[in-house]
Amino acid sequence: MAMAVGKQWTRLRTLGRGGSGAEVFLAADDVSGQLFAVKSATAACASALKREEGLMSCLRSPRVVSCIGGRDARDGSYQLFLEFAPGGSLADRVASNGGLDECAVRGYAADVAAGLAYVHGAGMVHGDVKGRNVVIGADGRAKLADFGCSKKAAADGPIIGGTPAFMAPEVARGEEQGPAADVWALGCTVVEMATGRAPWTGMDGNALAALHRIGYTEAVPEVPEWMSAEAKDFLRGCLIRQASGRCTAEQLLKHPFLAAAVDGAKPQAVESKSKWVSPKSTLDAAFWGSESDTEEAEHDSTAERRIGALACPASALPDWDSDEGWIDVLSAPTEAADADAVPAKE
Ligand SMILES: Nc1ncnc2c1ncn2[C@@H]1O[C@H](COP(=O)(O)OP(=O)(O)OP(=O)(O)O)[C@@H](O)[C@H]1O
Repeated sequence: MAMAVGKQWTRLRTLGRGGSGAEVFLAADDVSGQLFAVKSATAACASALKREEGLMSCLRSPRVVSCIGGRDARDGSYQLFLEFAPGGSLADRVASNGGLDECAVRGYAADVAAGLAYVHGAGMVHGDVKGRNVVIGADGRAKLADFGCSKKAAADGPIIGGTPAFMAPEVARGEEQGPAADVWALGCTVVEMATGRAPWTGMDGNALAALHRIGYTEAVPEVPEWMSAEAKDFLRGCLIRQASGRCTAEQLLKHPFLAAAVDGAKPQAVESKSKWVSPKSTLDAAFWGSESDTEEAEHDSTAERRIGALACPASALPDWDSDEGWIDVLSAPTEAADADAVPAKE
């Protein structure tokens, strides 16, 4: 998608609000009428958004939301301009259906795996894969969004982030967060799509206990009984507790569960396409409504300490039953990304 955002544009409506405090809204360029999404953060959080822009601007893939640019706004906030995904988040899609059938799960999982294979091939880790951070494009296919927890895979220094219910064991222990952690989170996202809920929902809101379980026991997220043997085998490849034994995203693309979708048989994507209008201009945008016209397991103490540091204050514990309240944890920012984009394989 080659577009540039001009000086004058109009805010149309709110698309989402993230746990990081950023607001995402739909906007239209006043001259070209092109629609785009704006992720806006207050001056205090601007550096995190600029870092996200630096990392995203290296990426060019149909399976990753494109970054169009960014700028300081007059009110001191920072605004990141993104390709608009009219289908909203995968989490919303899952919530509105109370879970998806296996055919739909397969199609979206193939898109997310392709996005991850691309991102990992570009030397990066997404760091916060979950339904809320996957958006649906105009063609009904999924794209990775929200690179706020991303990092260069080879970056020095500890950077552990993400959403507790989707954390891999090594991340829950605060040890490392490489591409394999994204693959675990992909498995968790498949469980989320199939069940309509984040994994580990049986833990009754006790995030510390759940993080302990993820990090220090042999437990893996529960897989719905009704899923096919192929799907269960796919999930086994994602949810291997030992990071080094887990399948890579590239390997998963060849797994029979995804292979049919990768080869082009994507019934859900076709069906999805007919479910919404994909506005391309300000005129079409009337469809979306306008809200503003202005611009702009070992119970040892090390485990407890690590988990405590990851899980934040007890007062900030997430609502275990809903993805809504999950806290995002991000530590130690790394250096800005290279300016050169990594070519997409697709
Ligand atoms: N490009 C986009 N097109 C359409 N909707 C989007 C787009 N980007 C984000 N959204 C919507 O805004 C929501 C929040 O966006 P995003 O995840 O980037 O913010 P965040 O503050 O980093 O969130 P969190 O920290 O909770 O993961 C998404 O869940 C999605 O519903």
